[in-house]
Amino acid sequence: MNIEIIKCHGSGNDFILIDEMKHHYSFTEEERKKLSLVLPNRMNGIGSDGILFVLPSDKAAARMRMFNSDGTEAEMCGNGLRCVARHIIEKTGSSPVKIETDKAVLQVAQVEEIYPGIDTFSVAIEPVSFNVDTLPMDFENSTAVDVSIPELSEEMTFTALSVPNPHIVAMLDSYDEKELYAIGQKANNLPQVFPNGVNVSFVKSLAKNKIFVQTYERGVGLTNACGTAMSASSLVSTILTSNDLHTPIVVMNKGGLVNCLVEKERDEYSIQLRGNGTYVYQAAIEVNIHEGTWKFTRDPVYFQKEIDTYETLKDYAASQS
Ligand SMILES: N[C@@H](CCC[C@H](N)C(=O)O)C(=O)O
Repeated sequence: MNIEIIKCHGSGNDFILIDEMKHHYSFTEEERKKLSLVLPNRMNGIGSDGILFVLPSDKAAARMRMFNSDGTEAEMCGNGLRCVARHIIEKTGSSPVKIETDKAVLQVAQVEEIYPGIDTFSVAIEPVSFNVDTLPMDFENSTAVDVSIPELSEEMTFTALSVPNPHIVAMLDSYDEKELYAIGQKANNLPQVFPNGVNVSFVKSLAKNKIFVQTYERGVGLTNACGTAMSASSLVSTILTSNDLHTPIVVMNKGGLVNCLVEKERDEYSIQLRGNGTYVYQAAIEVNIHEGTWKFTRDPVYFQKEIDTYETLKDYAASQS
């Protein structure tokens, strides 16, 4: 099977985007899972954190389905949605537009640059809930805000929320990446507490309305950045620290930076995630899904100018974190 791909990233969280609106590949569910195991593999695949399948929708301009590199499908992907937003905005020439995701139809738009020269996309992160049943998480109360989860850590406290994929967030003064990895693995091997797994984030306050977030992603492991996790962490930081609602929070990460605007109306939270949707290259590949093999049939054509511009943002982010 010959497939057209776009390699892209949001804050260094990288994806293979496959446009099924333009090309009618008619993948079966088994094939989507298999492709997500083969192509993202960093040893002998193309290498990415997952695949973004862009499909037609009868409710919106397009539909996004996101598969992690372990072949599981996620309810939502914030960094991926920015890449899909760019793709659909360029394709339709319209902004804002709506994109259907697993749990909601979400507004996306091209907005003011977060950094000079970086085309910036804003995506709605909704619905948001602190009810533990929405993760799901087995816990004694209906919410788990700044609580101890002894199976994960004796010292840290965590806040659980869905946006709408499941997250737990720990606010810390400092941490060791190995600890995040170990706790992330534990949390994703604890079906009695997190039957569907969970994304685990460690957050450091850098200044007022400025945080650093790193995430162990369910279905992937440690990534450069996770958009839904940075959104969830920004919200948690408005509850547990003095960060502001209705004001952009700058979120630094290993792959760059984004802004998150946390809004609250009555008792409902919503978040806008703003950041890059950078294309790395476009190519065509031949995949034998059943044998798990692939090769380029058209060599990658790199988007060198935007790759280089993104490096300037990344250097700036590294100097600030
Ligand atoms: N990296 C993504 C989230 C991808 C899904 C996540 N690993 C999950 O399984 O929930 C993002 O940018 O939000």
